[in-house]
Amino acid sequence: MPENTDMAEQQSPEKISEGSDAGKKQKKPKKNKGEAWAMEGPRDPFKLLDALPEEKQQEIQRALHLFSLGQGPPKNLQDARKHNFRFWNTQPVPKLDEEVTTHGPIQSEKQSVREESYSLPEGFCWDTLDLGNPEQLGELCTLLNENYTEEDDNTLRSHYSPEFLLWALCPPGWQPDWHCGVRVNSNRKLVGFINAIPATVQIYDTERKMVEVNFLCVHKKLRSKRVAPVLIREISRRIQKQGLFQAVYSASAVLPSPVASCRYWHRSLNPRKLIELNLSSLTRNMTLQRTLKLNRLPEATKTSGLRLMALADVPQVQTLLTEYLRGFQLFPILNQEEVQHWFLPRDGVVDTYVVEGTDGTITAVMSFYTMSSIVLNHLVHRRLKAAYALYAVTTATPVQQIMEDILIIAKARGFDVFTALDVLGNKGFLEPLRFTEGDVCMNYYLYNWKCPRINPDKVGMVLK
Ligand SMILES: CCCCCCCCCCCCCC(=O)SCCNC(=O)CCNC(=O)[C@H](O)C(C)(C)COP(=O)(O)OP(=O)(O)OC[C@H]1O[C@@H](n2cnc3c(N)ncnc32)[C@H](O)[C@@H]1OP(=O)(O)O
Repeated sequence: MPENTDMAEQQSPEKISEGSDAGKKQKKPKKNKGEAWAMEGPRDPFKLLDALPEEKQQEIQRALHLFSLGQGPPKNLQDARKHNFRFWNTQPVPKLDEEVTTHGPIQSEKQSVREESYSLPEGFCWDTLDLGNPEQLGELCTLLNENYTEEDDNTLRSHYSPEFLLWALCPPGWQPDWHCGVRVNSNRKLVGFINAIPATVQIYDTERKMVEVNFLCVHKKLRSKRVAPVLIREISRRIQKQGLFQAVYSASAVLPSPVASCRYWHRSLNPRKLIELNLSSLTRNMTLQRTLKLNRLPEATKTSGLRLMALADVPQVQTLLTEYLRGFQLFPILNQEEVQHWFLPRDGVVDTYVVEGTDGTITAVMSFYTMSSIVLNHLVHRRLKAAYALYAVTTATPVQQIMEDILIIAKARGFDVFTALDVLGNKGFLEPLRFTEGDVCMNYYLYNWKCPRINPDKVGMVLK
């Protein structure tokens, strides 16, 4: 990245910490607001609310949540068109609404890379996390669980386990330097994080070594202070130091500029619970009984030879996957070590089923990962267990039949909902198997790469 572009957004620490307090006169300007809350210790709003009656708690939480909603990045194209992308306009990404017809890098890859880390607001410092250290891994779980995702109506909070994070953040070739954290100087509290993992990705006809960037997170009390752009610049610097100049990432936010915009679809496995949690509702003319009946799945699976993937299946799974993915315009190229990492079942993290023919040939593979959530403010339910589809490839059995079997298995294993994007060949089973379209969009982005937009059914990649 050229120095001059960096400097266009790179602010002095004073300017960054000014962010949220713009216009306010401070009598003691020396004390950074972020540092002040950090020294007092976290004031967990949920704990403070505990003393109030349940009804009041819910009312206040709804209000607090609504108050925080307007502040994030745009969620749709219309809002994005009106938004001033102070940071993203300085980055090598296509402009919104730019019609791209060419393929290739946006910025020269021969620029010198800055040696020193970017400056953080006063009172904060960089810390590369050592995820092999259970204490640091635990700190990351806490940061993400308390700050990473929350439904817009404040009903659910994602629950990342240490095992899940080790799977997602430490695939073959992972770099310690790319587990990039931000801590409060005074008490070492972890308040920010961003991560990259290596990936070989094919975009149309070009194969590139690049990274997948994920888990960008800033503590709720440090929001809107321009810490995210500093995290993104710093991870970019660390990646470019390793000679990589492209990245793939996804976000529900609409930023300049999605290479593909996909949608989540959901299949109720436990409709009663989802209705009780207000995550799905009874459509017109539908009673609870009819909904339960409509979503009922057969008792037993149909496909013979369907079983959990084992280590010995890795070579065949890799071949099957590689051949299948070639038909898409954006897809990962996975070697055997990577297939083993991403697909071999890990309890509570990732499940992969294969179909083995009578001659020992693997003719199908279907994988999904587990995302648990904590249910907030509900008297009965405490947890929600969701399965997220990764890849489904089949050469003999129809995909709809394999997926129905997978739904049966997932239900039997206590999953409440099965979620899939409308990418890959998923359109072939979503509607027939009673998935319904969700309202969350998942936008895919490429950093420092221009190419024409890709339709969801030509996207051959699922980011965790
Ligand atoms: C060669 C290598 C390159 C490697 C880098 C490749 C790029 C990687 C890019 C990262 C891929 C991440 C993939 C994932 O992990 S997507 C998941 C993102 N994380 C969350 O949604 C968790 C909950 N939210 C938060 O923790 C914060 O709200 C975050 C950290 C998201 C923003 O913090 P905050 O709310 O306190 O804001 P700010 O004042 O510091 O900064 C405001 C600026 O940040 C832009 N913003 C907001 N949200 C996102 C977003 N999701 N991707 C990219 N940019 C985002 C925003 O438009 C604005 O820029 P501009 O509008 O002025 O231009």
